[in-house]
Amino acid sequence: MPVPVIDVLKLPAENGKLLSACEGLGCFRVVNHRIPTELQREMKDAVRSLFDLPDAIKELNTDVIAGSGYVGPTKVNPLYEASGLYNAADPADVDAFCSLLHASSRHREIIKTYASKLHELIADIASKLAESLGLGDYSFKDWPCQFRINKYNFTEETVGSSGVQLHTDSGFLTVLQEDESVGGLELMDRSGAFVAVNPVPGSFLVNLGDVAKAWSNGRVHNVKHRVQCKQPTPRVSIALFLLSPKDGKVDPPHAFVDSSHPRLYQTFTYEDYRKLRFSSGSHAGEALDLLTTNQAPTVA
Ligand SMILES: O=C(O)CCC(=O)C(=O)O
Ligand SMILES: [Fe+2]
Repeated sequence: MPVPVIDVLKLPAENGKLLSACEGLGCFRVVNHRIPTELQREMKDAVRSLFDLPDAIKELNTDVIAGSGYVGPTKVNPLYEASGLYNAADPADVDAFCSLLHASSRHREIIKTYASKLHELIADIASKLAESLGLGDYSFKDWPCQFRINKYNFTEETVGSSGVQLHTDSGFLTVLQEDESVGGLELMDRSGAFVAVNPVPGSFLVNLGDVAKAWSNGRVHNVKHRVQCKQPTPRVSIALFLLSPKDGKVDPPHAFVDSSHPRLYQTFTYEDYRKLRFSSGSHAGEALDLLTTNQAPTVA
C-alpha cells in the first residue's frame, strides 16, 4: 500500500482521503504545506552540525521528560542517537536548547524559525484531522510539541541491521522531515507487512500515535514503524511530536462516544502512559490494551 499523499491546499474538499489515510495506514505524506524547501535544507545542515559536536557537549542536553534530551547509542539501538527539546511551541525551550549546544547565531535563527513554523504546521494538520472526523474548530495550539533530531550512524558494516526498533509513537501526531536521500523507514500495514517508505524531498511524513488512537476512541490507527539500515550512509531525520492535551489528560471528545461507539479506553495522562510503556516494555502500542475500559484502572 503506497503512502497516501495529502495536498493541504485541497482540504477540506479531500477530507475523505485524509480520514481514510488516518483510519487505514495511520500515515500520510503532506505536500503544499507552505514550509520553504530552503528552510528544510538549512535546518538539515544545522542538525548535522549539532550531531558533530563532541559527546560532552551533546550530553549537556538532559531530559525534561523521558527521551526529550540527548540519547546516545544503546544496546537495543546501537546505531541511533537523538537529541531534542520538550516543547517546540515554547520559544524559551528552543532558546535554551540552542544555548546549551552553543548554536551559532545563524543556526539559532534557523532552528527558531523552523520550530515555530513546524509547530504551526503540526497544529494545523491536527485541526484538519479533527475536522475530517467531524470536529470543526478544534485547536491543538496549546498541546506540548516535542522536537527531536535523529541520526543513524550507518556504515558498510551495518547494512542489513536495525536503525531503530519497531515502535509506535506514543503521542498524538508526528511530523517527520525525512533524510532527503537515505531511506530505511518501514511502516507496518494493517496486514502486518512492512512497507518501505521512499523519501520525497520537500514533503513531510505524518504518522499517528497511541494518544490519537485513544483520543479518537479507536477510530484512527497508530502505525507501527521501524528504521532499517539499507545504505552505508549516515541518515538524519527531524521530528515534531504533538503529544497530548496541555493538562496531559487523554479523553475522547463527546462526539466520538455514543451507544454504538462505547468508550474504549480509560482516561489517562500522557505522563502515566509513558511510564506504563516503559515499565511494561511495550513500545509498539500494546500498553494501550492495558487501559481499555473493561479492566481495573492501571494508572491513576
Ligand atoms: O527517522 C525516521 O525516519 C523515523 C524516526 C522515528 O520513528 C521517531 O523519531 O519516532
Ligand atoms: Fe517513530
